[in-house]
Amino acid sequence: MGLLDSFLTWLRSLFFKQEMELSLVGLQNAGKTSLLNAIAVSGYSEDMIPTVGFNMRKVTKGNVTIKVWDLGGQRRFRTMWERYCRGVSVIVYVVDAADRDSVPISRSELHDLLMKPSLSGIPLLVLGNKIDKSEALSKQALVDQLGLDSITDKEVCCYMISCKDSINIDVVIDWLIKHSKTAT
Ligand SMILES: Nc1nc2c(ncn2[C@@H]2O[C@H](COP(=O)(O)OP(=O)(O)OP(=O)(O)O)[C@@H](O)[C@H]2O)c(=O)[nH]1
Ligand SMILES: [Mg+2]
Repeated sequence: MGLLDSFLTWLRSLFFKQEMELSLVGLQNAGKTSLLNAIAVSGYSEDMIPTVGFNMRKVTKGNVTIKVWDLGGQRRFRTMWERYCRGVSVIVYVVDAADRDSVPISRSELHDLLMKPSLSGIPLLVLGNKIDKSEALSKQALVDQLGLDSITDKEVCCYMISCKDSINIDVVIDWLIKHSKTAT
């Protein structure tokens, strides 16, 4: 891209809407739909219905429109994950950091997904959710147990969040906005 092109892209980004598409993946009960609610309406509910298949929702933050694919985490839906992750700007992988027994399964599902050639190079945001619970793992423990250091073919970032207490949701939104692209 020439200097003029870069300059025009930058100028466009100042005035025009940005857009992005992302997929929320992770095991059942991790808090994916809760995260979507926290981002979209700053809402939280204990009474969640497990996602059957997937939901799609568009969320606007500032001048960025985010199309979110919220995927079901139960085993029977996991084979769909790859299809809905292809071509997205970022993949958001949600983990219940307080459910220590589920972390090894979460790790193997994450690495199975990332092995797919169609997803190489897509930035990954890993979120350790439910840090309002005392039994939640620390960030370092989660990074280690998920084997995130072994992922070297893409940008990887990890934050610890609570959808319930709205901890670090703003940091997640900032990260997402930084990874949006200008609509053409
Ligand atoms: N304590 C606590 N509970 C949470 C938090 N986030 C979500 N939950 C609860 O976890 C349960 C599952 O949340 P969901 O958002 O439905 O999880 P999901 O990942 O969408 O699950 P599937 O759709 O089945 O894949 C619900 O009872 C939520 O209220 C959190 O930050 N803290
Ligand atoms: Mg759900």
